[in-house]
Amino acid sequence: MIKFENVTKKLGRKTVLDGVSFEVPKGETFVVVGLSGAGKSVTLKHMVQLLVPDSGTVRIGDDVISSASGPELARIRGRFGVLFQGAALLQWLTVFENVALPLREHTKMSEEEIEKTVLEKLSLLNMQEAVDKYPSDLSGGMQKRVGLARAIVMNPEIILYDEPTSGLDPVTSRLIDGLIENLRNELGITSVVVTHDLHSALAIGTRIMMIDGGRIVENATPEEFIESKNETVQRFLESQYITRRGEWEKGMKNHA
Ligand SMILES: Nc1ncnc2c1ncn2[C@@H]1O[C@H](COP(=O)(O)OP(=O)(O)OP(=O)(O)O)[C@@H](O)[C@H]1O
Repeated sequence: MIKFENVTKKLGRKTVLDGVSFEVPKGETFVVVGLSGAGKSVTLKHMVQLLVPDSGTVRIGDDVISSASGPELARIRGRFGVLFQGAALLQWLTVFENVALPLREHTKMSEEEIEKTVLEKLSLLNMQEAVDKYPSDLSGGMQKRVGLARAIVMNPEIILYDEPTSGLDPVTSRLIDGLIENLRNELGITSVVVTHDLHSALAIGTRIMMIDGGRIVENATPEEFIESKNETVQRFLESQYITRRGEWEKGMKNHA
């Protein structure tokens, strides 16, 4: 579905991605982890051509997004929903209007169809009650849910999340994790999630990729990831108090 082939990107004097190759198969929840400045967001930005590689290719299915332009680029971007950090809701629009915005901008749907679609997405995220509220009346977690409703309103094949749980309390974070899982289970959506939160990564990821200094140091299933022999991975796990497989499994049972 998403394929990076030897992608290199320099920003300023720094080589931020250094020959990165990986694939995200359809229907997976692919989680990208790493320390601050590792290159996670830069990787995500290449998927929708907010950045163009200096060398290498980024493919989305049969489309090559890294060299696309004009209407072709718009069409490929239309395959995505994005929930980026700071992709804030418009404060002067209600929840309904925020979620309706992509439909008004990119489709010729009637008012009736827009209303039906927006309410359907909001109820999927359990936010139908907030339809007439303004973003400032909502908690951070509720705002993320509205952002997620907006990200899925055009029925994307792929959703990109940049730090979906940052700034949220642990309970709300797990709620967002559950929503990401539901989207995969119910709609078969492919997700790429950038996060610092390893608990979240282990809970929702079907694969976890760790980047360090613009290179991939691990790309594995959650089970393999916590058993990784890579020292950088082990240090990262230990920094979040995940040191043994047993502890993680115990944690998972508590969430179930
Ligand atoms: N537009 C830019 N111009 C110059 N340098 C940039 C630009 N965007 C990112 N960088 C640099 O590239 C590196 C990787 O940035 P990136 O945002 O991908 O990190 P990250 O892994 O997402 O980190 P964080 O967890 O802090 O968000 C950083 O050193 C950053 O300073």
